[in-house]
Amino acid sequence: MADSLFFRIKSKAQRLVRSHLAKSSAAKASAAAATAVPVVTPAAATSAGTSAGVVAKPWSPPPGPVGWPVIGSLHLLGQYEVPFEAFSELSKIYGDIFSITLGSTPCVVVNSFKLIKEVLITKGPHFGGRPNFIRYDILFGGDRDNSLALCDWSYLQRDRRSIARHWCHPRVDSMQFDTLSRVLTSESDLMVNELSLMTAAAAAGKGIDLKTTMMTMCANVFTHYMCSTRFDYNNKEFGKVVRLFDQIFWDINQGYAVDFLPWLMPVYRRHMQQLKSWGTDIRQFIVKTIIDEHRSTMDVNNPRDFTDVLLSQLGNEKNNGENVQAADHNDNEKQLDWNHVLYELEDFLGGHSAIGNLLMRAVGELCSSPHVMANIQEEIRKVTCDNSRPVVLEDRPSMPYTEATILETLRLSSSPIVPHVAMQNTSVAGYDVQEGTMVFLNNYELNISPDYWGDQALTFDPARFIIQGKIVKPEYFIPFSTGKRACMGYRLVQHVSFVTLATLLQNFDVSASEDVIHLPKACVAVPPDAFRVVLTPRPSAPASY
Ligand code: HEM
Repeated sequence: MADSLFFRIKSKAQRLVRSHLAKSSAAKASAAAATAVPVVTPAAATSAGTSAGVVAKPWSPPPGPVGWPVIGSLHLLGQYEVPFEAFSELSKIYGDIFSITLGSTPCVVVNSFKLIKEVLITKGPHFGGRPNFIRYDILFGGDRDNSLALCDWSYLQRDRRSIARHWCHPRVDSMQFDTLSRVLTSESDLMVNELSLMTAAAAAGKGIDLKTTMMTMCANVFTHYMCSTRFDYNNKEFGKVVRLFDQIFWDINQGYAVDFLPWLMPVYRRHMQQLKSWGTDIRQFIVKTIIDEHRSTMDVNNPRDFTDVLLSQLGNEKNNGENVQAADHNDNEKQLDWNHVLYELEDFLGGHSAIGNLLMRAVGELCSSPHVMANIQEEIRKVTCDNSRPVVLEDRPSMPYTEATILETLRLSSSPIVPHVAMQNTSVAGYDVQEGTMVFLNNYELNISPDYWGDQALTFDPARFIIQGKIVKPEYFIPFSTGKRACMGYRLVQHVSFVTLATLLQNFDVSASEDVIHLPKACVAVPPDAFRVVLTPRPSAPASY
């Protein structure tokens, strides 16, 4: 989901930073104090945790570059295509953990698997916060705590996660799994029909807009599975909402200087207004087409789907966050207010964007690795008795190569783990980390470093995940993170992407319609107006189901 963050200083913002630096020498002096890596005196350290009368251990933060006034070390990151490359380079100088100040925000970057585990697991409760970016508030109705992925940890968050568990992690013998399987079969069939029409209408060798169709398919899987509702491919309103979700997903995967330099906000005013209206339009659509209908027909004791389950948690309409906190010690008394229900549904429905984008990346990789596509198609042929039937969700365990292709796409796309924030004074690797410090977990290093993956680390090779015909994932491969804030949608990602990719390749060969397909580094998202793809129908594909 929802799941990453970068900051490239855009040129307009860069100019503003420069002029701000040039103009304001007074600001420089005061900002210098604000941007320096926190140096806490022994006296402050005493108040931060040691008992009176005991000689305080000197505060000892991780080493790191000294930031400039106002911008801190943002300029170091601007030199690379993605900031995680800068983090990997800086780790060669400062080690597996280092401090860096971005704007005036104290940050720590953790580079090795051992230390990433310390942050996410051993000290998970200390690092349950999220960055306080204004952009996040704007996206989520003025309060980022409305969002499951961008809120700080709380009992409410624990409850929201637990309510969704059965739907996000459907067990093989559960009603949810059966529903998902059925939905995937029917939605992938409809996608193939749609793509066949588009391909027939396209001039020979010309690419089609695969992304829009695949995003619509994924969105329908989610609304069908979670809300028992689906929308036609020619439904313009739905098409617009799918596009808005995708634009938000792309935006959330970008980073902006304003995240760390909030005084740049005037430059971004129009963009922020746009983000706000995108979110509002999506929520209005969800209320109008899904929630209103569910509320008028639901039976609280007999929920039909995830939407009913969420609505059945709705307490008194006047219920607010405080009630939820008060009820949190009794698991039977979870109660959500209207906003919690609406935003939780929006968050989960929005998960389709992450999957659609991941699938586009997989297709992009396959266009330049036709032998991988041929291997998948051979696996499909064997499992479906010479393509005499469509691929179904239940085939997943018998198709390790297809599964491995998705893992390899996840590895190379290397979606960054959303930064965590220390919610208390704590330590990592013996270094002190102050409450409020933002922590970047460099899983880009874990995903592409030859130290972990050997000389061919940058080659797209699904076979690296297969040993003796079985999927084997190294423990340092954590595309969905780990610990109490790990991704809630990872099983849905595995299930939905498996059936969609296999169905696509059972029915079509994919190839590029342009010379070079550019897949952004360290980011699952591809731009909303993505590369076009040539689909060639396969003669051996099964008839429509
Ligand atoms: C390509 C697909 C996806 C990738 C690579 C991905 C990855 C991630 C990562 C790295 C995190 C941050 C974990 C952390 O901070 O430690 C995350 C959080 C989250 N993801 Fe995903 N995700 C994907 C798809 C989904 C989908 C489909 C859903 C929902 C259906 C989803 C729901 C969430 C939620 C709710 C969180 C926040 C959990 C929390 O903070 O408590 N994700 N995801």
